Amino acid sequence: MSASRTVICLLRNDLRLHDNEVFHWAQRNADHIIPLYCFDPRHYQGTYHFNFPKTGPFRLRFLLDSVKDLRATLKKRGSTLLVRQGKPEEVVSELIQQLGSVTALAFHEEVASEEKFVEKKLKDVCCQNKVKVQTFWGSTLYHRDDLPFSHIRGLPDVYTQFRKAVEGQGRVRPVLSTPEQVKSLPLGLEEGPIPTFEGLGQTEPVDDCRSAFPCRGGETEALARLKHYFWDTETRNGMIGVDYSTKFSPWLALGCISPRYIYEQIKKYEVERTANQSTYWVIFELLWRDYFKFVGLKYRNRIFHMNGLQDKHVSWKTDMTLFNAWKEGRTGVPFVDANMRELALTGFMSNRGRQNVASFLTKDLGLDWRLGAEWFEYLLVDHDVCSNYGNWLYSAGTGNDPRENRKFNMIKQGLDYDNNGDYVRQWVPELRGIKGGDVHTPWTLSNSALSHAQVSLNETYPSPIIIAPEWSRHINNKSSGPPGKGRKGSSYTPRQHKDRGIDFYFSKNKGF
Ligand SMILES: Cc1cc2nc3c(=O)[nH]c(=O)nc-3n(C[C@H](O)[C@H](O)[C@H](O)COP(=O)(O)OP(=O)(O)OC[C@H]3O[C@@H](n4cnc5c(N)ncnc54)[C@H](O)[C@@H]3O)c2cc1C
Ligand SMILES: Nc1ncnc2c1ncn2[C@@H]1O[C@H](COP(=O)(O)OP(=O)(O)OP(=O)(O)O)[C@@H](O)[C@H]1O
Repeated sequence: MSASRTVICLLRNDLRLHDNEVFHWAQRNADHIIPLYCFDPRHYQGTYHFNFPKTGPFRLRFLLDSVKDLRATLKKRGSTLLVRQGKPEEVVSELIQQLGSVTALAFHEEVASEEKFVEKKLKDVCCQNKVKVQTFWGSTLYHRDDLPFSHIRGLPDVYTQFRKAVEGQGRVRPVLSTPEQVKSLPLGLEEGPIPTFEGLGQTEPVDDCRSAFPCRGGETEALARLKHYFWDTETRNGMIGVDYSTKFSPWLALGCISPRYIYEQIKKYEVERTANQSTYWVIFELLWRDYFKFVGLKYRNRIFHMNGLQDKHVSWKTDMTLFNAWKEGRTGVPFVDANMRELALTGFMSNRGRQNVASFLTKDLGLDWRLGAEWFEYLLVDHDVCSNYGNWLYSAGTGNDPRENRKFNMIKQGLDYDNNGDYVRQWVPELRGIKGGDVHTPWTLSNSALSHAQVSLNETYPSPIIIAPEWSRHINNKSSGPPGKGRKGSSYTPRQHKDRGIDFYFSKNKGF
């Protein structure tokens, strides 16, 4: 009789059972499966340049939930999730020693150099112990091997070209089946405790009832959110509340939900209900996510470099007084401050907000974009290395933006997307007494209006640290246009592509 085959399935940013090729492969090639998750101490140190905590409390809570949920799911299917605190390469090495015989290690590949470094170490350990290494690509909608370019070097530097190429010539692979029962663990393994906040040197965050992302981590919650968003709800507009956008990003970042599964559900919705621009919209956005991952594959560490993909030399500042005002939401520009406070208090910020605060940091304050990227890396519940750095590069004008010097006008943006000022008042309570859109420009109000609103500039709320010249166009004419529309339903317009900073609109209208 041949010896039993044991496969370690190392889970990383793929904390799900559905559409997971690691499990799918192991089910076919093992007698025993060891699902393993490692809390890698390197993830709880400082960010690279500015030493902010690398994983903040919101993402940690989401991760702990996701790990607990995967363990519970696996238990229902005859297995469990081994959890260890330690470097994956060391944990895997210990497991191999402990078990005496492991046939293979399977995991999903990542993109960035820190993760690649771990992969290299894992391969070394397996090579020394004659353990096979089986890797997969599984984080994107379109598989890396199905891209219509002969080499990743051929990836276009403009999103629209990428999108058209994959939509025209690519294919989305079908979702892999979910195992009813997962092959059992070998005997004698401790499943290991799931660490606590304290054990990882952190404090559990306090819930904020204003949060636009009050959701918990894990595959179960992700699938429930998808069902709710597609099948049970009509999307609302604006920047307040949970349903103005899908909110899939935190689950996608940890792999609790598969983009192919989302795609499959969209196609089902289109058949059973209706196909419209809103359903396409979600695919369009998922393709941005794909794009930034492939940009990461193409440009490797250049996505982290100050001069970006274009090696563009900009004399970025690192003035910490300006940066601190930005990060703490006390720049005196209410739309920026509201967004930055939302991020600090909830770990989430809308895409609209992210584009604006990034533009403000880089274009208005002239600060090093990596300050912003690392601050986001710390706080975002949905931090995804390629999406975060790719979007920051884009905002800083050193990435994949085909337009030169795109700069957002904070006042116009505030009035377009928070016309009545409700969003600002929600997050900047000092300004609650100011009615309507005036809340975007408190410094332009008369002393009597300010005193009536109980606002004292520089005492209860700061004067703006900067006033960009182009803002004046919108200060005396506060009704700059209709408020931004939601993305579901018939209110969709091409303008929304522009709103998202997406070159689709320009490609159609401005000749890019
Ligand atoms: C400076 C900056 C930093 C960002 N950092 C991150 C990050 O770390 N992680 C992250 O997932 N997204 C990031 N984004 C993209 C975007 O803001 C979020 O994906 C989106 O706000 C998440 O909300 P949602 O899931 O409701 O998105 P929806 O609008 O409902 O979109 C559906 C999905 O498409 C993907 N998506 C949408 N827009 C983008 C985009 N511009 N780039 C990449 N993917 C996109 C996301 O996976 C998202 O969940 C960043 C954007 C900016 C401008
Ligand atoms: N998963 C990740 N998350 C965040 N940053 C990452 C990740 N993987 C790699 N990096 C970043 O990649 C960079 C390492 O690349 P590289 O060695 O080319 O830069 P460097 O030479 O160290 O840069 P510098 O000259 O600015 O110090 C670092 O900025 C590191 O933080």
